[in-house]
This record gives sequence, C-alpha cells and structure tokens, in this order.
Amino acid sequence: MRDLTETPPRLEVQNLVRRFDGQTVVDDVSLTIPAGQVTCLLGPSGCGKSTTLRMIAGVDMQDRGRILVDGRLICDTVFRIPPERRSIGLMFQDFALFPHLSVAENIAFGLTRGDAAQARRVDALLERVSLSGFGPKYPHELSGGEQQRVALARALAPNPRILLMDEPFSGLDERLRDGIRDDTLALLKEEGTAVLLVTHEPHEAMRMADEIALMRRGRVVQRGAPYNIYNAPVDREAAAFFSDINILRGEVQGALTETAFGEFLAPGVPDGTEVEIVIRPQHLKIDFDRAGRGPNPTPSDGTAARAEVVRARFLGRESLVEFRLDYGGDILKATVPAVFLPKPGTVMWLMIRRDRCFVFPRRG
Ligand SMILES: Nc1ncnc2c1ncn2[C@@H]1O[C@H](COP(=O)(O)OP(=O)(O)OP(=O)(O)O)[C@@H](O)[C@H]1O
Repeated sequence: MRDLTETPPRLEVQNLVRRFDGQTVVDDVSLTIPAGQVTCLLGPSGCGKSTTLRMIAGVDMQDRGRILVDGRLICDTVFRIPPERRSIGLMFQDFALFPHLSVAENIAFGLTRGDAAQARRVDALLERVSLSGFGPKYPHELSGGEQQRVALARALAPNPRILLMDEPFSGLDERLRDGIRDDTLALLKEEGTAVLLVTHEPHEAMRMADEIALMRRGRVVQRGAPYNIYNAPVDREAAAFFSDINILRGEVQGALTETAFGEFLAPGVPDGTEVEIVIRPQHLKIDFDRAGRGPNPTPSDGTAARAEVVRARFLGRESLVEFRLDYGGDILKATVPAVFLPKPGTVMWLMIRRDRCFVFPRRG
C-alpha cells in the first residue's frame, strides 16, 4: 500500500496481460515511472515490448491489468480514456512525420491552433533541437537525424506527461546514434517528462536509462539501474543479454563447487546441484607463464588456471583472445583493452575476478 501523502508515480502499469490467439504475449507486466525518469523496456525481438507500449498509449487494450497516470486510472478492462486524452506523447521508429505539412506545422500539430503561445513553443523547440530556421521546410528536405529531431519536438510540443518511444533511433546512421541519443536525453531531462523507451539494444538502454526493465517472453524478469542490471543479473540469460559470457560448470558439495580456478562459494545451494559460473570476458585476468608456474592465488582472484591460446583477434577498441583450459578443456574468451595478440599455442595463466562472476543453478 502506498502512503497517501506520497506523490503517485507519473505512470503506473499494474499487472498487464495481453493475449493474441490464445498466446500470452504480455504476461503480468508491472512498471512505475516517476516524472523526469527514463525507463527502458529492453528485450529481444518479439518479447512483448511494443505491445506493452501500445496498451499504455491506448491503441491496444489489455486483457487484464490497470494503467494509471499521476494516480488517476486511465484504463482497465472496462474503463478506458481514449488515446488523445491521456496526455501521452508517442514517438516511433519511422518518425511518421506528416509529409504534406511543414516542419513547423508538424511540430504544432498537437497544439491548440493559431495562438501566439503556440508559435513561441514551436520556435523554442526548433531552437532547442538545433533546427532554427527549418520551420518552413518539408520532411523530405531533411536528413534522417533532422527528421528524428522534428519528431522529438513534435512529441514534446504539447507537454505530454509521459512520452512513449519505440526504437526511436533505429532508423539512424549508426555513427550518429550516440550523439543523437545524448542530445535527446538532455532534452527529455530538461522537459521533465516521464519516458518509457522500448529498445532491443543493451547499449542504448545503458546509455539512456535511469532504470532498465528487462523483458523476456512477455515478462519483466528484472528491473533496476543499468549498473545493477549489468553487475547483478538475475540469471544466465540476463547476463548474456549484455555481453558475451563464459560459463564454467560444476556441482555443489558442502556449499562449494570445484573448478579450474579453485573453489567457488555457492551458499544455500543444496549438495549435488549443478551450477554455472558466469564470467564476462573483460573480467578474466591474463598472466604470463613463469617457467611452468602462474601467479600465486589471491583472495580476490582465486587460483590461476593454465590455458593455451586458441586464437586472438584485434577488434579496434580491444583484443579478443580465446583460451583452452588445461583442466576440463573449456574454451574461455577474454578481452583486453589493448593490442594483445599472442600466438596460438602460447601457454598463459588465467584468473577470475571473484567479485564479478555470478553463480546460478543450472537450468534445463
Ligand atoms: N495484433 C497482433 N496479433 C497477433 N499477434 C500479435 C499482434 N501484435 C503482436 N503480436 C505478437 O506478439 C508478440 C510480441 O510482439 P511485440 O511487437 O510486442 O514484440 P517486441 O518485443 O516489441 O518485438 P520487436 O522488437 O520485434 O518489435 C509477437 O510474437 C507478435 O507476433
């Protein structure tokens, strides 16, 4: 129960369910977004992100659940405020600018027509998205990035309480995207709008979000700040969504599991349970062989394991080196933020940053 003196969240989604042809595509999704916060709904293609957004926008209707804006019910399964009265702005991947309207007319589209305040708002937004003087132009005269900025200005013009964005950067040139993401975020923060942004790109969510809601097969499996989602994933799949991962397998005996890197703690896991230890490639440490010996064990990195280089590639920002462990023969990938290209067959020693690996009971 919420304290009645507390300000309600700008957007609250409670237990949304949507089924198509007997298939549940959105399965008990709940979200809360305060004013001024950007939440990214992140997940693979087909997991139900856009369907969730469409229900909040009011262009699709849920089979179960409620949607509230500033504590006021806007939609449940019997009551429904129409989309245009929800004070929710929309911005989609294709920008959907009206081709027969000028830039200024596009931005003014959702505003009360014809007053001086409207003209001022359009001018201010054009200036804010660095398109002063573009008002009389038409969408086909603009680049993709410029169209994106007009679409953003149009969505924000009526001061919506909430802005829903569905893959808003995916139509843009990859090299421009990060700059446009940063500019967009700065504007959203200035306006103080609550934003729900749908994306399948972890990089985009990490860059834009105050909070990430990680979605999989219709369900939100984890919510939290980008740092927490990345560094404390709920399961192996959640870890793998953000980067390549390495997996070591073991069986628990006495709350410990034995690996090539020594023993790992598995507190509370019953004896005989198979576990997976997940490590991101940047959290493997590489050391040289010293006449058949590796570095000494440390409390933070455990025991070193002997391995041979299988392959090394330079990727621009980092080198990716694949190793085969002597013990068990597993292949592990390590990244090094430098040019590091040891020859195949080179013997090296690997250590694992214990504070950066996750132990999960093995599934299926
Ligand atoms: N109107 C519809 N009728 C039937 N099935 C639908 C309908 N809309 C969506 N679906 C199905 O629901 C599932 C979720 O679709 P949704 O578009 O929400 O996924 P998404 O996570 O946004 O994926 P993407 O990133 O590819 O857009 C998909 O399997 C899709 O085929």
